[in-house]
Amino acid sequence: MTKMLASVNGGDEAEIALAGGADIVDLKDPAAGALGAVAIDVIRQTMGTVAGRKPVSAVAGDLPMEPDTIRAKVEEIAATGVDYVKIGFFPSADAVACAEALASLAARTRLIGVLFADLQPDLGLLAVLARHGFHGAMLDTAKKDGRRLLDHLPPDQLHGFVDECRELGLKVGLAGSLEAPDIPRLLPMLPDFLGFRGALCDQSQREGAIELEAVRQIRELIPDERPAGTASSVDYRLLAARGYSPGAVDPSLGTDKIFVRDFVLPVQIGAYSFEHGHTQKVRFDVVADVLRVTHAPEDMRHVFSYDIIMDGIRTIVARGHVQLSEALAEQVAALVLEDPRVMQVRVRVEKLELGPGGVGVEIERKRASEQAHSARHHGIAPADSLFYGGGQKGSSS
Ligand SMILES: O=C[C@H](O)COP(=O)(O)O
Repeated sequence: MTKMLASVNGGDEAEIALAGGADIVDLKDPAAGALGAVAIDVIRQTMGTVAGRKPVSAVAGDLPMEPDTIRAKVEEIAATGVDYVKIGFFPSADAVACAEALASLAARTRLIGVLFADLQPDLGLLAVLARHGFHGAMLDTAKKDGRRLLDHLPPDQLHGFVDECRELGLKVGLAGSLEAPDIPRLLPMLPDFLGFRGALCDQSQREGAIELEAVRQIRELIPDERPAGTASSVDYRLLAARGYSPGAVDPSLGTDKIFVRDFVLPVQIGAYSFEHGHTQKVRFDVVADVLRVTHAPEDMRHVFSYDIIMDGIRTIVARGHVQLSEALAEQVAALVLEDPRVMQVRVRVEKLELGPGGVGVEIERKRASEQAHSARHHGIAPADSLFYGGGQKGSSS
């Protein structure tokens, strides 16, 4: 289950984070940079306040990449007894040496290496962190200028980061000015935690105070447990990630059409030899008939995010050359129909550089009737994902 990490500046904010449902209390001074460290006595005081109710992490600060400097700071923080120490790895020729210098500490304190999506992170460092016993790694953003994690790296690269951490046995977190609409886009990648500060503050001003209602709203978008008595075969992470609220769906609510129109991407596609080795502009039009879950949609829990459709198309396209427009359309349709609330989908794939106008294919695919009945009346359906999380990953033809 993906956990919610809330960055706080001390004990008072830690109480707000706990009251709002945060899973990890992360000590950080937002006024001192992306990984601003709080004072040691603030760590100790906050540990006393939290009193073991939830794990506490603390960041080491925006330190120069000097092995001795970093080791001394991490040792000082580790001595407070925090559960995790987060260390920023800024681009540097000495990054590997810094990881090596922390190896002996990693044996007794859970270390999280933080890479920065907006600083061209060297993902080769992940294997080094794993080799030296780090507990986990995360992607954050160094510049808190309002641009979000997904503004710096596309979904398929974030998915690749999560997958690589998993393969290396590292716990993995994602952060970086994340906002509510980012959550259903990131949850399907199955990170171990998502980190927040700005979204927990009034007007998303990360240097302001965190607010209980803002913490609660983020919490409600990250399922922290399966509803009691529900079938364990349903992965509510994925359902919730797509705005699906477990429990019976009122079939009288009917469906809405969620669409992505004129979505043009450079795509490696085509059966002719002249179409290989380069991309061509392809336009995607998708219309999904989605079961409504409420008369009054209020937040991301109640909607099927069109971002999911665009992220999925980007992920499919990023996997490499596709021979046929028909195959590409089928993959997109299968991805959209993964969501149990989608009853049918129409997908149009159009090459824009081959003909006088466009050439391509339009398909319409429906959910199997028994599944459709179940989703309409019982709101539960297998959520094996071809593209995210469980199940076999989809493959482009
Ligand atoms: O680790 C979590 C970070 O503190 C997130 O902070 P942010 O949401 O302001 O980027």
